[in-house]
Amino acid sequence: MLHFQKFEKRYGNFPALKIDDLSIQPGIYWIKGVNGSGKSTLLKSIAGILSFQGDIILNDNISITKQPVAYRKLVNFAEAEPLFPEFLTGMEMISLFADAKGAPAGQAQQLIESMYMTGYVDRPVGSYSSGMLKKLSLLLAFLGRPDVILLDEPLITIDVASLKILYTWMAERHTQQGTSFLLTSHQPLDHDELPAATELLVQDQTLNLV
Ligand SMILES: Nc1ncnc2c1ncn2[C@@H]1O[C@H](COP(=O)(O)OP(=O)(O)OP(=O)(O)O)[C@@H](O)[C@H]1O
Repeated sequence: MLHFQKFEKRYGNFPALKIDDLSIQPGIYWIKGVNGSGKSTLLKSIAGILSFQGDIILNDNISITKQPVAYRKLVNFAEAEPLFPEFLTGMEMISLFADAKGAPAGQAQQLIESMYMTGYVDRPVGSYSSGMLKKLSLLLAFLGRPDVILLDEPLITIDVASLKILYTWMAERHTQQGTSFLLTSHQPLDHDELPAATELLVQDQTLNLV
């Protein structure tokens, strides 16, 4: 699914993360690591938000450096602490992302209703609570037909009922479309709700299969 080739991310002189040669097969992955170990750096790099040395190849032939448009269409990302332009409504954000990701007709509406967001989706994002913002960012990550969905700390901020819905979305996408997930969490995952997740550990400035 993802192949890291001589990957290296530095912040100035600080070597944050180095992955020489590693392949990750399709699946659901729980990325663990202490604060500051590099989990967000890893997800932002895979999402194409951060620049880095080396390359990341999706599905054996789509390079993030050589085919960035095709790559980004297939890799979606929800940030740990999302920030959106405050003057846009949730619906305007959803329409933008649905367009960019080639979402099938009706998909956005189905997700809005499923996450019980109908009541506020037409309000400006600046008026949202942190949980409402988080749900919007999670919904955006499910638009289109990505091969990989990256979720940075998806369990924080959202209430128990919404978390259950998120687990259902993940299980459905994984079983019906073979979508892979990489998610970070300091909290344990609920294995009753989620298909088995393989653990990955970010430690000593690199990524290890546990
Ligand atoms: N923009 C930046 N400039 C400089 N250093 C950074 C920057 N972003 C992250 N770092 C450093 O890179 C390292 C990894 O940070 P990162 O945010 O990826 O860790 P994390 O594992 O996600 O942490 P947490 O569990 O606390 O969210 C840390 O040492 C951090 O200080």
